[in-house]
Amino acid sequence: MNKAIQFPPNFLWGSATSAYQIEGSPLADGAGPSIWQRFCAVPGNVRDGDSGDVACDHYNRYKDDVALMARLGLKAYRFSVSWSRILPQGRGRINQAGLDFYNNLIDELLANGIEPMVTLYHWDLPAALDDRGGWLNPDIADWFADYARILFTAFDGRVKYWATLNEPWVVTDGGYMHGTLAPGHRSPHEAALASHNLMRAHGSAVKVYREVGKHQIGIVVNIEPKYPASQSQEDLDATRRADAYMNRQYLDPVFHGRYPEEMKQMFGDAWPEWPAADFSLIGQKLDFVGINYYTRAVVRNEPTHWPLKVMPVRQTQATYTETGWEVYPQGLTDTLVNFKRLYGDTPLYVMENGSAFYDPPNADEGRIHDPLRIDCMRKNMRALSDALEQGVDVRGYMVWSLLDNLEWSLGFSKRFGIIHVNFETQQRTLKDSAYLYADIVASNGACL
Ligand SMILES: OC[C@@H]1[C@@H](O)[C@H](O)[C@@H](O)c2nc(CNc3ccccc3)cn21
Repeated sequence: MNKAIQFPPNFLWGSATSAYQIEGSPLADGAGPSIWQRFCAVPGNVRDGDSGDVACDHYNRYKDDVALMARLGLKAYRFSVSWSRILPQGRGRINQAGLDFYNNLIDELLANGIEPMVTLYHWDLPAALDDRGGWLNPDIADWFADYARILFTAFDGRVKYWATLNEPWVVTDGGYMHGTLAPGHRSPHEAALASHNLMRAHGSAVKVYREVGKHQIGIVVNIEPKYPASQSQEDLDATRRADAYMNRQYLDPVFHGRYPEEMKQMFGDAWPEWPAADFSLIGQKLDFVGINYYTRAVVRNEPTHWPLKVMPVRQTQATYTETGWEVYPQGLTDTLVNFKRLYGDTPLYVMENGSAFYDPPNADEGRIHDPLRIDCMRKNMRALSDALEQGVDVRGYMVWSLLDNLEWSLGFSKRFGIIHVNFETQQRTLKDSAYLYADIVASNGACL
């Protein structure tokens, strides 16, 4: 019999989404195009030719969606702001209608007792800035800081939690290293430059927040713990390289003022020497760190795979999700405990955790049974509780995702929502996992 689970009082239970994945109407009311608008328009980039043109139509249905959050009893809602709704050209003229949308969303959340948690950047760079080099242009740190200042000024009285970036690793690895995500570049040199400019932009926004903000600001990183396929020195070294590239590359400069030494070893002349002043900017104190956890990786040495020279090893006795990720709840505990060991006691929020499984509507019952997602949720909750018991200061959990939505280049083919969306009719239907999550929130985990 599992021991009872007890989460701290005031633990912040919520859900997470992002602008381009749910809003639709990307050009409404004066908004400018983003790089995802462009990326989706190129045949072959996104499965089935899907795009964020309509998505969950949240731009028009946000009041109904907030009502669903209230029905689930959520305490918080993590969403991102579309930069090009606020600044259609990425800088310069402010589009008041864009600010109005998010003002209204924030007011609706607060009217329902739900804490807004705002991500400044969740991958949808204004296309006009990409035309000026985007994350490859060092000026973007100032462009981002100017954008951030507009939002802080407009919303900080009501928004208590701000995150600068969502997952700089994915932006870099997908957008600049492998070209699988917008803007679709494939260059290790560009990847290194984009990654560093992302972190400079993060620091520039934190600097502005310290001038004008009254609440809390942090960064959200995806952590995928790496485990060696064997205890051979080659595999142990490969594990360190993989961990440096995906995980420590972003937290080391924030907390230790330097990049992992493995980065220069792996990338060679594609990894420049960065100015020392940049690390003062990047390393400013944060009020929290958001952790996105989905899966782990077991890795072995693979000399032919430059620059990491790493190969993941599929686990035979494991459950895999529709996105090919191993269900490994112990990895969540390990991730949170390792953060404390490596970086100290900065408060943490699990800002994304969830799973994509095939869970079609059950026509005769009007219910949507998602037993695999429920099993995954239960196991991850226990893993989270284990980390708390080991003294990790975790203060909240946002399930990914509130709604089935656009899974980037996988289109609508992968469903992470605890609420099903019929993309033809826009009908929302609570999955069984939504009912479980409502119970978890209401009982602060005691129902598990
Ligand atoms: O894939 C599910 C979500 C995605 O919809 C979110 O927008 C994004 O923040 C997100 N990050 C991860 C974890 N990181 C990751 C790892 C490899 C490829 C892509 C994302 C999963 N997810």
